Amino acid sequence: MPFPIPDIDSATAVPSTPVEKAPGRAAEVHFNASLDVALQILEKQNNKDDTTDAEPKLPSPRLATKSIGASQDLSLATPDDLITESTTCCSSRASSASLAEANERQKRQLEAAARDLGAKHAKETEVVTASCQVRARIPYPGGHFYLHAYHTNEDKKEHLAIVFGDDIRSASLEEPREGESDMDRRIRGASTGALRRLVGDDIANRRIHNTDSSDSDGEQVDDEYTRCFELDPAEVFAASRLSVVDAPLVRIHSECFTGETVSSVRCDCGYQLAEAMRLIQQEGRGVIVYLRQEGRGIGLLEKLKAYNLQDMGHDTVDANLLLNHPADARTYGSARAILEDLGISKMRLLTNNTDKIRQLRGGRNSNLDVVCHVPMYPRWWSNDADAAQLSYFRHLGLKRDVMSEADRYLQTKAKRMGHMLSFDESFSPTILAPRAPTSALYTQTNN
Ligand SMILES: Nc1nc2c(ncn2[C@@H]2O[C@H](COP(=O)(O)OP(=O)(O)OP(=O)(O)O)[C@@H](O)[C@H]2O)c(=O)[nH]1
Repeated sequence: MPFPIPDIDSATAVPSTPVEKAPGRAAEVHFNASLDVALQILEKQNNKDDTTDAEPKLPSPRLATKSIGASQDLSLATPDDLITESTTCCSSRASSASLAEANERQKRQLEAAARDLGAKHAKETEVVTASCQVRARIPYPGGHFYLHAYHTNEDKKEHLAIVFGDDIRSASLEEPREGESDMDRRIRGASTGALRRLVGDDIANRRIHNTDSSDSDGEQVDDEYTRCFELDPAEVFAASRLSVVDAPLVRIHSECFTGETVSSVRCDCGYQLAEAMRLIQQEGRGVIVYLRQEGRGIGLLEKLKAYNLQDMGHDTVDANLLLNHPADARTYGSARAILEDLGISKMRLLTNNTDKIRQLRGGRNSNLDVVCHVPMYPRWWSNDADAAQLSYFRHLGLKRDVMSEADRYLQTKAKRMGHMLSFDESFSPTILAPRAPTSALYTQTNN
């Protein structure tokens, strides 16, 4: 299967020369493109109105099935079908007064959709601030990372940053809170003691460093670019301290319950998250900003409706549009704010998504520099089975030696919460020997 070449302009591909930023323009282009879709639908409707003056007009876009006589064909209803079918269907059943009403309602829906897009545009240009509430170490089969939970002023969601590398620190987390003790700081994952001073100094240096480079001329960018691609990542990592962020790998990932938690293969989201973790862990440092933008921002409930529409033959974009949502409702203000808080000013972005690149490069007051994008290659398209094994199926290949912390957790659940797991008498937190349970499936999985 051919490798997909993302449909992006030359400025967004891995550049041979550094790329310039165009603040504000990206959001504008994106907004206009989305608005165009809504307006085209509206215009289509108006044209129909002109040609069939006495006839009834558009149905609600929610009526996404074809009507054939008395029966319904639940497949392949296109927006055109909706227009045609509704005309026929409505003309035989409804009075022109109620049809005019339906038509008016439809117009209002499209205007509302256009307003939504306007709101999205406004959101894209507003300044978002992010504050890290807590940071915790998470051991996993590849080592450990630090999960950062954020509040932003963009919405009420708890956005996350999955941070690889001990030296990437959140400035907002480190800020002192009034009346807090050292223990309070430790509980929320902020540094204490000698480390606190060291981290504080480095964050202060980072601010100076970032201010200095924000008005960097071409020569300086060129230099950064060369460093980013010519140095051995291990060398960069070894040399790096808190104030130095040399275009690490970054992924901005949107929540997908179906793909990530229950392993749906309708999408590649589960794979992409696992693969991004694998690639970043290989380099030793980098960040995945995990945004709670389920279903490209429309939420799980609406995404499930979209899946039902897809089962009727619509693609993922039309399904959203038929539900009166933009094809992609996401903005990236929170991601920008989180990366800035972590001191990431330059990055290589793991993505195939042009809109994401454009939005990250644009935006008011953005200091972010997406040096290049690194494609997310679907490994199952090649014969690189080992790599696929490492990422997509990693939860199925767990070995005892990386599971000691999970085993301790299981022991507590068995001891204190009545979970049906039994351990040898000689149990110790480091050397665990769970007895094989009776379930054949469980036993097989653990062998
Ligand atoms: N509405 C909708 N959302 C979907 C669908 N499939 C996946 N998603 C959501 O899409 C988001 C991921 O979007 P993608 O475009 O696949 O990936 P991306 O993260 O934007 O792009 P990349 O950076 O190239 O991976 C997640 O929030 C998923 O829940 C779908 O069919 N409909």
